[in-house]
Amino acid sequence: MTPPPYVLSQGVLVAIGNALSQAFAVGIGTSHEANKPHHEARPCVPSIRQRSKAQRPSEGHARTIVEGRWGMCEFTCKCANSIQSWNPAVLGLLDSLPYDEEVVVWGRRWIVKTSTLGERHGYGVYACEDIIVEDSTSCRREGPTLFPYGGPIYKRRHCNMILRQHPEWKTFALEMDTFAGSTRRHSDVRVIDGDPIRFGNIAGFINSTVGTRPKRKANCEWVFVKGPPPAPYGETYHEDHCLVLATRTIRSGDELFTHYEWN
Ligand SMILES: C[S@@+](CC[C@H](N)C(=O)[O-])C[C@H]1O[C@@H](n2cnc3c(N)ncnc32)[C@H](O)[C@@H]1O
Repeated sequence: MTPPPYVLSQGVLVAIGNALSQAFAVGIGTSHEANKPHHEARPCVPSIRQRSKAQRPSEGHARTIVEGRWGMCEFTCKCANSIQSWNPAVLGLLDSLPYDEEVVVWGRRWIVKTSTLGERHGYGVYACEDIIVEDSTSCRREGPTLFPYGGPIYKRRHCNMILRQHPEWKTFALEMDTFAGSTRRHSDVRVIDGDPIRFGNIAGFINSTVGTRPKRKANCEWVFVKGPPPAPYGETYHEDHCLVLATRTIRSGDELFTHYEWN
C-alpha cells in the first residue's frame, strides 16, 4: 500500500521558513546587523597586516645569523630601467611612518623624531618602552629582535643603476651578502633599498655611532639571517632577511644607534 503523502500544516511551514532564513542570515554574517545603516556596520575582520603590526615576533625562533658586517653603500652607475614595487606589509612594516607620533612595529612602541645628533642630521628612532638585554656581553647576537630592515631587494649592479638616477636614495641602501664566505659575485650582491619614507622601513632612521660627539654607544645591530623571519612574518616573507637586534638594554626614551659607515 502506498503511504499517504506527508502533509505539513501551514504553521509548521512558516516555522521552518523562519528558521531557515535565520540560519542563512547568521551564515553570511548579517542576522542582527541587516537593518542597521551602512555606517554602523562593524569593522571587517583584521587583515594579516593589521595583526602583524601589533604582534611581537616569536623569540624562540632559531636564527641562523651569518657573521659579518653590514653597512650603508655608496654607488656609481649608468641608468636604471626597473624599479621594483614593494609592499611593507609582507614584513609587518607600516605603509608610512609619521614623525613625532608613537607607532607600533613588531609589537614594540617607537617614535621617529629629530635625532639627538641635532636637526641637521635628520631623524632618529627612539624606544617608547624598555627593552632588556640580560647579559649584554656574552649574548650580543642573541638580543631581542626589534624589527626587520625591509625594502625591495636588488642586485648591486641594478641598484647602482637606480641610485645613479636617484642619488637621494643611497643613504638607505643596505648590502646583504657582504659576509665572509659569500659566494656571490660582487655585482650580484643583494642590496635592500630601505627608504623609510617610501617603504615604512623604520630601521632606515637609525643613526650611526661613527663620528658622534659625545660618543654614542651602539645599542643595536643589524644582522643577516638565513631563511624567513620569525612567525608570524615568515608566513608571507620567505627569503633571507636582515634584522635589527638589541645589543644592550635600551630604556624608554633612548635613541637607537648602531655602527655603520655613512660618510
Ligand atoms: C640611515 S640614515 C639615518 C637617518 C637619518 N638621520 C635621516 O633622518 O634620514 C643615514 C644618514 O643619517 C645621517 N647620520 C647617520 N649617522 C650620523 C652621525 N653619526 N653623524 C651625523 N649624521 C649621521 C647621515 O646623513 C647619513 O647619511
